Order: sequence, then structure tokens, then C-alpha cells
Amino acid sequence: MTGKEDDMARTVSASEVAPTTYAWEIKAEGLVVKAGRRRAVNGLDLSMGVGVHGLLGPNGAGKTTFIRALATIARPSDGALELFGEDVRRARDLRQVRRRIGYLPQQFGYYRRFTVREFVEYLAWLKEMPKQDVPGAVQRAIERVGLADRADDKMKTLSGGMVRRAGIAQAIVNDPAVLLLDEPTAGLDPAQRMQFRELLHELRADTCVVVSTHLVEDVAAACTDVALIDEGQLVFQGTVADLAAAGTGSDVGDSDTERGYSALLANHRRPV
Ligand SMILES: Nc1ncnc2c1ncn2[C@@H]1O[C@H](COP(=O)(O)OP(=O)(O)OP(=O)(O)O)[C@@H](O)[C@H]1O
Repeated sequence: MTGKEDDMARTVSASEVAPTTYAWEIKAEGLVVKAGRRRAVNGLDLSMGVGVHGLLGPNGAGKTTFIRALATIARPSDGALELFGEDVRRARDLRQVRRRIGYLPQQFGYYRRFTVREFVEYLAWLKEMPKQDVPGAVQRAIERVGLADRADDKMKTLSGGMVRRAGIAQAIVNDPAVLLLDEPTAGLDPAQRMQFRELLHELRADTCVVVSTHLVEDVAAACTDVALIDEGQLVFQGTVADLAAAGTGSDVGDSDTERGYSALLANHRRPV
């Protein structure tokens, strides 16, 4: 890219430069991603388009590693991964892809002396958002997570649940086409979880949201579909109703969705 083209790219928002030629926002085929020496994602086939996708799986299933690969932080070691139709293993410059992604890591760092507003502004700057759009986008993101009354308080004065909501605000500030949320409801109280579900409902019409969670009930309430992974592979992808229908009265769980989850996992792990 020439310097001039680069300057032009900086003056348009991520949604304006969206190519329309791809079928899926996310497409993984035979994807392998290592965490340390372990193949934490081990031959994953999974496609996701616009909607809210619950990413379920037991501890160590590979959810975080997959999300890190989608955030272009962990590099795949085999297979294919496309974001917006772009092969991330071959792409020479991932900045265009990254501008269109929002990411809430499971654990994230921040300057404790930053105010909530400064924290969200900083991420907007990292995403190379047009300068004139930043104040409005930051205010809107903070309002959407219900932190408007704390916007000018320092991060170090917030509760754990508020910090997580500030993390969600920084993830949505650039109006991402793909939003990656790793355990977003950890530490949220019931009222905050309800508010978060409402936010997902708003986003589902025009954003590809991936929500990793242990809480099957969060998925049932807010997701358009579910992907269940185990040992780095896809076990099931379908609607919440399909998930619920997979269980029987004898499977472990307090609800149809939990019983479906247990049944699919047990079936996958059953020796052949
Ligand atoms: N840095 C690392 N070095 C070695 N192994 C790792 C590393 N990070 C993760 N792993 C291993 O890779 C596997 C997948 O981990 P990952 O964190 O992706 O799973 P997860 O589904 O997100 O789990 P959880 O639900 O507990 O967060 C696990 O067996 C984990 O122990």
C-alpha cells in the first residue's frame, strides 16, 4: 500500500471499507493453533456469519486459544482461517482486518490511573478510528454498557464487574464487524448480565459476535446459535433449540440446554 492510500484508509470507518464478497465473517477449516506445545485447537472446522454465537466447551477445550487466533494474536500453525474472506495466514498486513475486530480478552491489562473514558479512548486510538469520531463513539460505548455515571472515574476505583463492562465498552467502541468476547459475564451481577444480554440482542442484526462462556444459560438467553468444542474440535453447531433437543431426562443438567450440552459432550468422548 502506498503512503497516500494508507492515509485514505485512515479517514474511513471500518464498516465503510467492508468488502461484500465473503460468505462468512469467520471461516476455519482444519484449523490448528498451538498454546505452548499443545495443539489447543486441533483440526477445527467452523464458520460463523452475522449473529450471536455462543462458544461452549469444558475447561481446556480450546475456546480462548481459538478466540486469540480470531483476534489475530495467536498464529495458526496449520489449516485455514479466513476473516472477512481474507486468509489471515497469508495476509501481509493484518491492520485492515484488526480495525474491524473488537476483542475482550478473558484477562486484560489497563492503566489503573486512566479514567474509563481515557481507557476506551486509548483503544479507539489503537484501532486507528477517525479522530473526529472518537469522542462520540467513546461516549456511546460507555453508555451502552451502563457506565455513563462513572465515565470520568479512574479505572482503579471500579468494581470487578464494572472493569469488565469497561472492557466490553473498549471492545465495541469501533463498531466492529466481528466482536470477540471471552467470558464477558464473569463477575457481573444478575442485573448487569441482563443488561449485557440486551446489548447482544442489539448487536445480533449486524455484527458477528462470538461469546465464549461456561454458562450455558447465558447462551440460551442471548445467542442465535451455539458451537460446542472439545479437545480443540467442533462437537456441535446449531440453534439453542437443537442443543436442548440433544439431551434426555437422564443427562446431567438443570435445564434442557444443560442436558443437551452434557449429552453431546459425553457422546463425543465415548470411546469408539
Ligand atoms: N501457554 C500455554 N502453554 C501450554 N499449554 C497451554 C497454554 N495455554 C493454554 N494451554 C492449554 O491448551 C488447552 C486449551 O486452553 P484454552 O485456554 O484455549 O481453553 P479454554 O477452553 O479457554 O479453557 P477455559 O474454559 O478453562 O478458559 C488447555 O489444555 C490448556 O492447558
